[in-house]
Amino acid sequence: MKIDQFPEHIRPYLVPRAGGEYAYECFSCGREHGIERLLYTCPDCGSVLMIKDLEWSRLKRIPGSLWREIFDYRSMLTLPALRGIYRYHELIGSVIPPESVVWLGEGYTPVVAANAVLCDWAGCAFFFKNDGQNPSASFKDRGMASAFSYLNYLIGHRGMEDVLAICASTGDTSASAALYGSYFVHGVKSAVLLPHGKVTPQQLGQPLGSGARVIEIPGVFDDCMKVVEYLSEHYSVALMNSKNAWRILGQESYSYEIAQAFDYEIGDLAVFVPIGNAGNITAVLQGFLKLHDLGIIPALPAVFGVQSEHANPVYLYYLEPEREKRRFRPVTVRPSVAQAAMIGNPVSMPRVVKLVEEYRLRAGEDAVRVVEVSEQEIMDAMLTANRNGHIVCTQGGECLAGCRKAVASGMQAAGRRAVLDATAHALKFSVFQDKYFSDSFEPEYEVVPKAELRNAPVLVSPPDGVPKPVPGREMPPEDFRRFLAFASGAVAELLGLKRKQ
Ligand SMILES: Cc1ncc(COP(=O)(O)O)c(C=O)c1O
Repeated sequence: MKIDQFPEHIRPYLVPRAGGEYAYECFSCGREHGIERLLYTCPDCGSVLMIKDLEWSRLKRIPGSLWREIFDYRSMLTLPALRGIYRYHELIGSVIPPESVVWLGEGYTPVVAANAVLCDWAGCAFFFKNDGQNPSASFKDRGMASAFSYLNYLIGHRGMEDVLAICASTGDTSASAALYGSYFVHGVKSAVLLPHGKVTPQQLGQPLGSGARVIEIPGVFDDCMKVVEYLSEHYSVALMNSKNAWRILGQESYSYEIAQAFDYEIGDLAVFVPIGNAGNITAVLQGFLKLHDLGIIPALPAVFGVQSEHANPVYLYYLEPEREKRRFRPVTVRPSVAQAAMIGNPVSMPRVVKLVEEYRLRAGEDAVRVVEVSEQEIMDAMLTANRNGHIVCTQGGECLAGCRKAVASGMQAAGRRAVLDATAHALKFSVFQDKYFSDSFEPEYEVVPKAELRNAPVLVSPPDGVPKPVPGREMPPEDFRRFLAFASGAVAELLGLKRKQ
């Protein structure tokens, strides 16, 4: 649609303009720092940072109803910069001009209703929002789009020299960073650090395919994270983990899209998010808070974080009901099928603590909860979802298991609808399905496959005397006729097919 076809009152707002005043804000000491350089921690107190819009009050002068119209009408424009997360340009760093936006097709992932069987199983009506349908097959692309767009802006407008984008990863951050890094013709190269043997073969193949330098380190994600943190403090690199506050801004789009998908009436929803390094739940909470503050949504949805028993530091922290008595303690993780969230010392914990407090202040104590699920529950939930038309990964399974538990325990009212974050594509984690189907989980995983969820291919093998097709070799017609008679008979018998009359 052309601009002059839109209602007159909307036209001045349709195409975003670069501008605004932003600062890094420290959530611990409250100090602010300029954004003209990359900063990951507060120079004064060392805590993690967020990006603050210093002209927020200017956005608040626009009524919520007009914001809703702006976002809805923007979906009809064909500008590449507005097709993805930058539809919400003013909320995720309008200092980045549209021409600096790097868009690889991220965002606008489908919200898919669960069928009646699955809703029954979970105990409530729910939807999966399939972030596995992003370009590198996980939600990380949302944050990479904003962090790389910011780098692009620094290169194009602030004279930044060539930069090495670096990250630690449980598999999905590296896939995403490598993909976005590879899109740059010049100026950016990427390197990723992975815990050796702790990412799936599919995830390892992604940064290799994108041409990034892939470096494996012994230990788990938390060890890799320490190394990249050291590197980012002492060497000239751009850290692309969610410790980089620009990543958080882009990931807030998940909340904005949920609001828009439900016509901004989301006060009756519960949103379930898996927690690892806690960047995602930080962004989801911050996103809903911003929408609420601008009057775009009249009420806040409930947010549930979900963790595995094998990597549960955030769950343990909130187990203590009294705020003053809570003490954060990192945990030593154990092998988990939700391997992408297998993190014992989440970098974003200070952000989570602050945002949960604010969220609860606005929407009540029950508005944010953290639930814990077993490895068995995660696998059973993922496979049950996949059996009912969804392509969720183990972390998506973790959300479904968490939702079912929240309903069963009364934390989530059965009448309340839920949106579950299916954070990555199921195919990235097919090794866990293979282990389940072949009953080959190592004992530490504590997963016992259920017969009704297992599956295996059946080989139809012609007996001696019946010819077999050989790839690349033509079969004589009579041989093929005999093979066809045998194979179709065997398949019909296996499937219990009835002959047509
Ligand atoms: C597929 C997937 N789900 C969930 C998470 C957890 O997200 P976060 O680390 O932001 O808490 C990650 C990454 O860590 C992931 O890759």
